[in-house]
Amino acid sequence: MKGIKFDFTNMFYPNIEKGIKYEDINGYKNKMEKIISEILEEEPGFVKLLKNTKYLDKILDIQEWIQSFDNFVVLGIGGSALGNIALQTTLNPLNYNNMNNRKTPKIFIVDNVDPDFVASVLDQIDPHTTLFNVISKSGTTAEAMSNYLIARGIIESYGLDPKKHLIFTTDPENGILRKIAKEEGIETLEIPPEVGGRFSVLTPVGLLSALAGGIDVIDLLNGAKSMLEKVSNKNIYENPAALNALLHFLYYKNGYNISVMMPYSNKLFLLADWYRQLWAESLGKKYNINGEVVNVGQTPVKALGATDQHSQVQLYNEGPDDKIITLIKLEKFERDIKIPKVHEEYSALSYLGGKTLSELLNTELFGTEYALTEHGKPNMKIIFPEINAFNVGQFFFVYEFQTAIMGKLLEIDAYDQPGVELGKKVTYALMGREGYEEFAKEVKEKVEKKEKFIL
Ligand SMILES: O=P(O)(O)OC[C@H]1O[C@H](O)[C@H](O)[C@@H](O)[C@@H]1O
Repeated sequence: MKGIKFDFTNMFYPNIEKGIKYEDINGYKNKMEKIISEILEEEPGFVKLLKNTKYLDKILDIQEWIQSFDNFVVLGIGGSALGNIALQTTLNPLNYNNMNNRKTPKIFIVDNVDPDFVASVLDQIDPHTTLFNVISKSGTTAEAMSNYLIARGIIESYGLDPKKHLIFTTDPENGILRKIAKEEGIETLEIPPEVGGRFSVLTPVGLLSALAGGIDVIDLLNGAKSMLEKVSNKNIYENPAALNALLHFLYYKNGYNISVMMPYSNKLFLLADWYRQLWAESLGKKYNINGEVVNVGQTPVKALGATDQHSQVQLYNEGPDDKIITLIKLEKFERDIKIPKVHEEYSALSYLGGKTLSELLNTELFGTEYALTEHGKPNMKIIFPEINAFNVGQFFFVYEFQTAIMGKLLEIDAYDQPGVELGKKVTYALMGREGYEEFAKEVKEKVEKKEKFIL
């Protein structure tokens, strides 16, 4: 069977002591059937986009142009960067780290306004041979916009034509980027308006830099489409998104407030970073759909195997019963390294000699899985037979769908993020944005009045 697999064995009783029972799941059969039907009927943007080839066609049209550059620099943050980073580190890691003899541009993703970080990227690129892809759904985000202004300033200071070194990815109608693009004729790709940032990896947001880096975007989308078929199954025991969402929900109700994602593969590690935004912003909500205060959410945490066995697993095994751990196993690594046999006097090391690193890593994964289960901690496993665009596309989509289901189970709106607004507003006010003068005053006064405690 092609694609990724889900192993839920250690989520269930009696395999783990405090495990969810099949009866618990059975009790939700009808409800889950209804939820799946509802989502398929509502067809949220991230589902709908798989049926529309226009976004893919558009980027394929400009493939030659974007690949003619030496450097491709994404300027975006949150949903306008995390999917891109996950794609590059997973499917194009050597290029992303600038280590290979490339035929495609080097990809940089600038998702912060840390001046040391931004400067270090700028140090590495020659503006003459660089294309900057400014990505912002809203076209207002301070980080993306300030980095855009910096890039633009550099382009202009070199006497280069902005049209030849900029491409925008933004809303089809709204936002300042769209306005600039219209006025100046800058090439611009559309983010479907009904697709929120954290669900947009399979739109031009993620696809363009993926294509620039030589990733098979068609296979990526094929993976997502095959997963759509799988998660459309109304039988919860055959639907990984539904079963996973329900298990997370039932554990959450029992006090399991944390969801750890722990890939045993450096290449797959930053999929967990993408997942963190998806799970956190979609499900962490103060109000439910009826306007009642509920303060729900499950904290997503990322960990790397085997590295974090030596940092986090003590807590996972013996700490509070508040975590569900999703291990990610890679069956076939692209490369492997054999551990040399040792001189017989070092008998304590002889068990390693002749084995491979992948064997060791996956045995460690098994060890963690076994230990977690013995300690009664719910854990599951996603298995990647290998890393390819199809499997990664499946991964993105199954989690998007699972998040939509979890949103329904929690009875919240999984597609908004009102909780991020206040911090943004303060930044606007204190950075002197027009219209925020009164608010700036209010903030300053409030802070001044505070009883200080600084050591
Ligand atoms: O794509 P943008 O509109 O620039 O948004 C980038 C990010 O900004 C916000 O803070 C939201 O919380 C994120 O969900 C979003 O992905």
